[in-house]
Amino acid sequence: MFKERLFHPISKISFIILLFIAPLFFSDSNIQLFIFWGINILLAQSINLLSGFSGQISLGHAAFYAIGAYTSATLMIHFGLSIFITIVIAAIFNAFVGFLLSIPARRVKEFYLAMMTLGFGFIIQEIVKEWSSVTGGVMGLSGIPSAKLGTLNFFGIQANMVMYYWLVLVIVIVTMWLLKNFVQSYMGRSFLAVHRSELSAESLGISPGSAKQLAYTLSASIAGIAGALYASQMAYIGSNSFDMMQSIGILIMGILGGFGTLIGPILGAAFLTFVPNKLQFIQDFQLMIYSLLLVISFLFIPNGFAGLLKIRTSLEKGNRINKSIKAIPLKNDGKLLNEKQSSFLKKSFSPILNVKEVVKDFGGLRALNDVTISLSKGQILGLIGPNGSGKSTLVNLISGVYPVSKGEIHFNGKDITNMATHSIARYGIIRTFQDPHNVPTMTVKENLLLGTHRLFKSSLLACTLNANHSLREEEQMLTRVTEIMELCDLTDYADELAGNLPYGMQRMVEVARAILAEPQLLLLDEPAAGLSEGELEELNRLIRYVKNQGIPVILIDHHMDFVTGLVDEILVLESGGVIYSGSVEGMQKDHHVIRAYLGVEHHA
Ligand SMILES: Nc1ncnc2c1ncn2[C@@H]1O[C@H](COP(=O)(O)OP(=O)(O)OP(=O)(O)O)[C@@H](O)[C@H]1O
Repeated sequence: MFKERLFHPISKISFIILLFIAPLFFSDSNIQLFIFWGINILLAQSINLLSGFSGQISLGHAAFYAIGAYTSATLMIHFGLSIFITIVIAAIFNAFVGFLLSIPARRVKEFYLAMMTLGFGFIIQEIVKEWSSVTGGVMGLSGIPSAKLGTLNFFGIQANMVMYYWLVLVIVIVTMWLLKNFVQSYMGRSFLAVHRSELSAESLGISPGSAKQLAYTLSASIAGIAGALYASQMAYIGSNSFDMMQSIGILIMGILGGFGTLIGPILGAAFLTFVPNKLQFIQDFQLMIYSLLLVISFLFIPNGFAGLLKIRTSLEKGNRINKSIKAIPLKNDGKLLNEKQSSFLKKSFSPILNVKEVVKDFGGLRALNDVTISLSKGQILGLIGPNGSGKSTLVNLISGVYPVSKGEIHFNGKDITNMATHSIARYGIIRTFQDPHNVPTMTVKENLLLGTHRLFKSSLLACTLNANHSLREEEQMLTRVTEIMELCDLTDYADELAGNLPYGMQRMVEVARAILAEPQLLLLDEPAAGLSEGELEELNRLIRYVKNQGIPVILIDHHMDFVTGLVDEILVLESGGVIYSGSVEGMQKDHHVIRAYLGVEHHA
């Protein structure tokens, strides 16, 4: 109740008005403190987008801060440019540097990424020290136009501290608004999906490399703006302002506040701005206290202040859409299948998938040997066989998770052999996994929206500015999500975190998510494993629904009654080779199959 009141639009507007009028009653030192809070919010949001949302560690984030500061300062000092222009240039230039860094960064992970970003931080610091003709070297750069000294102009008017505070406040509010729009769009959701499981994200058509590149670019740009504001606030910058300690401080603001939320970094920034200011001794033991803070927050508040206060950032625009564009009629009626999909289904029933003499070796082990299959539209192919016979390997080859050792795979007339998983998913081959691969920290509704990722067309600009057509697109997808939640009896769990659901329901969410991706071929890897009788019936209904839409399915399962009741044809593997291919009736009489598989316990 309290939280609802706190986040009510009227409370938010009142708070913003208060922030605008507050400096009129503050002393200069307090105004300065609030300016630093604003700058720190930008820094904390910058690392939050990169590490909290997209999961990319950054140990040298102060480097982006430095580049923004020096870019703006040199442009102001040497070219006399207005701060309004230098902020924009710093943001664009930093975005470019972030993009360049993302090229090697997209290839490395975890420890190596941490080392790379650390190295980047040190390189920039060295450049700042050595390139004295531009940066002033160890002496630093002074004489930066500043409101503090009365040397800063806003459109010809001498800016005072209050005016500078207002500038920072407006930038923070606009950045927060843009960030909120972004994280609640399909692009923002893709960041979190890549963070939690790259494989799962890829299977829905999300390119982890592109998501990381975008995260670096946007994050660097925000840090660049913070740097530009800092340079002008201080009137002087030196290499020590952007050292390792600063990078750690930025990281702490994000972690302590709560990564992956938008409110958390604001709280983290407040903590690191106001507390050291009140407790001067902190300055003397900064490194020790920062390290202690990191340990405490990892041990006792892993989700930061936001987690403590149970604050979560929604990753969809449901509320906003209901309010703002309800009256606008949809072009599409929101049905699960769109026109493109329907016309695809009307085409002739020639094979859509051709797997030709495929071989897969894992070192000395041949997991698949000369497997050939073809599948037509509207057909369900059952894939069965003993444990370790190669069923999942075949699905992994078709979906691009593993490269083939020999052979070819064609889909819809295109050679997709050894293509990247996300490219294959974009062609419409969507899969589920043996263990559900939902994003546990996203709600059911958000996970299902993730399924529609490959259908979104809105640009980055449209998403961040909440353009009308982008809101309409989101609404269209939400309508589909609502429809499938009803179909799968998930409506009551729409706002539950997927990770909190019972296992069977998590499976249903994953299958529903795959269907929402409007597959042209659906690969289901043991979807019935661990389901109760009731859930099995529901899954059966869902797969029949898919079949009725004409979508071809490859279904792996050990639950024989379930499989034989659904499939048109069946393929039996043993030790990587096909031992039977044909009708269910034929298989039940086939001695080889009886001996190799049906004779043994086959229920999951
Ligand atoms: N990444 C891998 N590296 C090495 N060997 C692998 C790998 N993936 C699968 N294998 C091996 O390939 C063979 C086929 O495995 P696969 O998982 O495809 O069997 P399966 O029929 O799906 O079994 P199950 O029914 O238990 O899921 C097994 O011997 C397995 O150990």
